[in-house]
Amino acid sequence: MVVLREGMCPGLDEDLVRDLRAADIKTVEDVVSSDIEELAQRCSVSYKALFAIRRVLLAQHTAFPVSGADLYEELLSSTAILSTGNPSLDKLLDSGLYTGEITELSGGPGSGKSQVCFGVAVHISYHLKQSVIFIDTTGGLTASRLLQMLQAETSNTEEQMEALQRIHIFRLFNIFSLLDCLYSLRSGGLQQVSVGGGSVKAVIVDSVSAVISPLLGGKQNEGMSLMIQVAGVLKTMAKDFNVAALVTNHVTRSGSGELQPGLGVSWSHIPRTRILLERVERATPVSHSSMRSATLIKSSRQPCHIKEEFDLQWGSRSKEASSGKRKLDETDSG
Ligand SMILES: Nc1ncnc2c1ncn2[C@@H]1O[C@H](COP(=O)(O)OP(=O)(O)OP(=O)(O)O)[C@@H](O)[C@H]1O
Repeated sequence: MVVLREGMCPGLDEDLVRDLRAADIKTVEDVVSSDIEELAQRCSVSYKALFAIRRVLLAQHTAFPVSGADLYEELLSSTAILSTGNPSLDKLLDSGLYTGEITELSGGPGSGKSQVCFGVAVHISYHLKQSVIFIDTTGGLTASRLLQMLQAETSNTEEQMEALQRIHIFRLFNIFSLLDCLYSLRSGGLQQVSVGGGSVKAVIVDSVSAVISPLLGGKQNEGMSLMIQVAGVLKTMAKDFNVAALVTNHVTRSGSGELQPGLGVSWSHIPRTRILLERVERATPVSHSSMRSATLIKSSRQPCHIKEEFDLQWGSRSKEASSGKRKLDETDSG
């Protein structure tokens, strides 16, 4: 409920606010729902002036309904699907990462979360020619690994350098720096990064749990509130700037011994899609040490618990990606 104040809009001066109060009109809602003609007579003000005030108050303080059709059209025009470059993950994600949404990769140590994130960054920068923000909170990102992945895609050093230029890396190791970084990206930093390169299409945070989980549990209430702030700024950034947010999370074991993503129930509502990565244990473990399984554990598009296997080795993954069907129409991503 917004209380009427002098100067809220042109024409709403001290005298009029007093007269309206005397007529029991104290809030914006009161003005909007009153009979303007009758109110104009009671307050001895012109109908035209009161009508103009009501129109401005309506524009500034109320939500306008939009039709479902308009909303759907806006969604179609603003949403892009970014292939991860990994056909197995694209299959689980129903073609790739959706802009405007948060997607989560969870898994235990060594399950390949970071390797997958590097691969996604390389694919978006090299194949889609778009910029990526990579927020590294574990210190796991190295330029040499990115270059190694790019070398598997192209032998042209100029193209490799151009792709590296489009990956913007922030290294930070606590939640306050993460929040600072996300707020500054949301308040204009994303557009600045886009200048000179492709527009930013993805923000990757590897790992979000590394900076949040130390603050949860025990008697610390602050941790939960900071986690919700991270979630809020990531969500609004994804929506307002039409970027895909990809975050990584650690895992815990449930009471029945099942692996589940960390950060608890409150966080579980934040990502729209969640994928669990695990090592594939085989009879000949050495030759298959880079095999991973990905299980869809939350999705609004696909049935949950579908599972795909893939190889973390980037060279073989690249060949697989280039020979397989491309799910992303690259021209759509701009
Ligand atoms: N250069 C490389 N080429 C191929 N595979 C690699 C390379 N470096 C690491 N790996 C594979 O990736 C695995 C580690 O994956 P990654 O660091 O992505 O795990 P993670 O899930 O991020 O783990 P953590 O939670 O501990 O950070 C290694 O066990 C190895 O199998």
